[in-house]
Amino acid sequence: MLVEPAPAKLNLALHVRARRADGYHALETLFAFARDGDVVTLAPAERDSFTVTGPFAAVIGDDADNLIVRAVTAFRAVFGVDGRYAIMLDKRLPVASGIGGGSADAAATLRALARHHGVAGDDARLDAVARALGADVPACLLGRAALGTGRGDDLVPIAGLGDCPALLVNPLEKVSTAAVFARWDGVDRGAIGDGGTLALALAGRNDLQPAAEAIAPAVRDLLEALRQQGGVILARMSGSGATCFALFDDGAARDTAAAAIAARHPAWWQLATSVA
Ligand SMILES: C[C@@](CO)(OP(=O)(O)O)[C@H](O)COP(=O)(O)OP(=O)(O)OC[C@H]1O[C@@H](n2ccc(N)nc2=O)[C@H](O)[C@@H]1O
Ligand SMILES: Nc1ncnc2c1ncn2[C@@H]1O[C@H](COP(=O)(O)OP(=O)(O)O)[C@@H](O)[C@H]1O
Repeated sequence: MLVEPAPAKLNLALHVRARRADGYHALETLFAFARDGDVVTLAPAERDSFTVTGPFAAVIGDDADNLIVRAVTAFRAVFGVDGRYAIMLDKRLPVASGIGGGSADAAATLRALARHHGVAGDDARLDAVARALGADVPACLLGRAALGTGRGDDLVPIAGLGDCPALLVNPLEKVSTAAVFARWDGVDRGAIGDGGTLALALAGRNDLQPAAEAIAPAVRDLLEALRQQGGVILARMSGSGATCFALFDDGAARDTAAAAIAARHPAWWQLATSVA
């Protein structure tokens, strides 16, 4: 049995540079990964099965559209294997929330299948499968801090944040990635540039925030609530939203912030974690 973590993805900065002819957008983004997230468990079996447990199981169901099932189908086709697998997903991350839960699950599935079938992690075919599943899947497959360009799937590893304490908060309003990109105002506000990861993040932006706020107005209150906390280094929305994150000086400041926000907004989802 293979147990594969599917950690939450964060966009420390997300600069949208241009609309492309293929319906996608040219991005520059700083990817980083939390210590926590979903968990995918895969075991060889007589026949395929897929079950979902965890707090957000009911939101996605276990149908064939799931990115995990699509990852298995694509892996079999590309690598010419005929295995059958019992797959379990512990769905802990909110769905359609800008922290790449589906992408992380697909990437974790590909990692587990690669391990099981002796495929090297840097096999170019694995990256090709990941790209075909979604723009964020290659970053989740790499699973470490990286600069993403193109659709976000051309990756260069960068220094990580070394377990920086972080709090992720989501108002539990689902936000469609395509809908947010469609509302982007078309203004190129400039590149990410060169420098250390944290300095670049601090100088950076999330260009999708105004579009996400138009769809999920709670994002504004949420960012405000995070920025008011003590010991905050950076507070920003991730991806197309609506999850926002804050990075903290230390774990105690993060835990104090988590308690304060939970008391004021008990309906919001939270994850107290750290960013690698
Ligand atoms: C915005 C980001 C930032 O990391 O994250 P999320 O908010 O999804 O977590 C990603 O670019 C999302 O990647 P992902 O969720 O894999 O996107 P896909 O399934 O490939 O595409 C969904 C839709 O998003 C839009 N899209 C996505 C990526 C991109 N570079 N340009 C786009 O315009 C397109 O409308 C596309 O049809
Ligand atoms: N394993 C999965 N987990 C979450 N969402 C999934 C999964 N498989 C397919 N989806 C679909 O992918 C969409 C995007 O979900 P998700 O990856 O959580 O969000 P985001 O792209 O905003 O980070 C959802 O609307 C959902 O229907």
